[in-house]
Amino acid sequence: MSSPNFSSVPVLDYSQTRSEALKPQFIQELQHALINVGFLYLSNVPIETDRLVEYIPRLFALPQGSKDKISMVNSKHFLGYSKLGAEFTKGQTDWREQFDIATPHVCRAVEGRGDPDYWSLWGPSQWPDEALLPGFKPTMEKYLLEVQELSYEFIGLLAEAFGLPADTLKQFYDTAELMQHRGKIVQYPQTESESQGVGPHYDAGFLTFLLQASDHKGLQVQNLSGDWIDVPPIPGTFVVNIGRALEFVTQGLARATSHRVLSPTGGGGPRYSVPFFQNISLDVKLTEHVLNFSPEILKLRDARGTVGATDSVNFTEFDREPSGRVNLIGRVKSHPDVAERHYPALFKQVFPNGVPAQVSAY
Ligand SMILES: O=C(O)CCC(=O)C(=O)O
Ligand SMILES: [Fe+2]
Repeated sequence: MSSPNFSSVPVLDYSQTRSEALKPQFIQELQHALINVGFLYLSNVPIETDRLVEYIPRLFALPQGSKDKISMVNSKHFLGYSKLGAEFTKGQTDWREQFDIATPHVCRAVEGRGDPDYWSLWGPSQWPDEALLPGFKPTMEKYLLEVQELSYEFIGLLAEAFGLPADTLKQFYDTAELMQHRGKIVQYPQTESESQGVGPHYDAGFLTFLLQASDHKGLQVQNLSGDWIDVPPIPGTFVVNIGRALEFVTQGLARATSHRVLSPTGGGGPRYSVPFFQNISLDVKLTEHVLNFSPEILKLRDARGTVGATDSVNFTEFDREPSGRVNLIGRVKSHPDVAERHYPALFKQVFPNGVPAQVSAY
């Protein structure tokens, strides 16, 4: 194999997984991409995206009042609309506007029953008025459920790429009705000069499936020597990357890769994207699940070497708390206004001296 450093993100053909003859090649390429890059494009995924993409400019063009009506601050589940400039990464404003919309879910926590606070992290989404955007809700829900299916399928392929039975990672999820996965629809407005759409960060969970929904460069990943590499949109593909939790349980085999988005400049209008973040069970403690990898596989990780310093902010470790609690603390930090209203005790614990001037999205 060539040098493990990379100068572009590999493209894998998902249709190969449907052919006995071609699947081994896919698994081989997947193993390389997971260990050495931590990002890949997936082509030929049978999910229709055009209908959703057509809605996106219309969603952001809704009157400000109808967007504010479904503001995230209304939601204990951190779901809803965040206006431009509401988030910070590495002390700088992220110049993006977004809707957090998750797969359908009924909140598990019951008031007064002493349920863990982090059970309230998941619950129903907030939707714009149907009359203003007819058909948007069923289109987005269908999309999220299809990507959810893909994400479960993909986690089986990932296990196979590391020499484990395909169902090994099932232990990190609850039954289907207890699970919720989170999507976002994001707009990065055009700026005069190059600026931060979202600053350098790692994703937190297991897998991220990103639809680049307009024809703009801007997404970049950091390679092993710290250089920023473009991940331009390739029509008909998803971008897949690894979160910190999956990196942790795979003992560093699957790389969580530092990434960022630069705001679009020039005359091409805003950049749009739709990330899907695959969650794991709220109650799972990662340190209680030690996977057994063969020495041959671990050697591939060691050949890559440790990744040098990246520009990304550090992410909370998973060694003490259930995953839901780690996640909730992350959300409290990135959306303190939501936390102050819905989790006042935890808010005080995280911000004993009040909210700092600049909070961090990651
Ligand atoms: O918009 C994108 O292309 C990436 C966004 C991202 O990395 C994130 O929201 O975690
Ligand atoms: Fe990200």
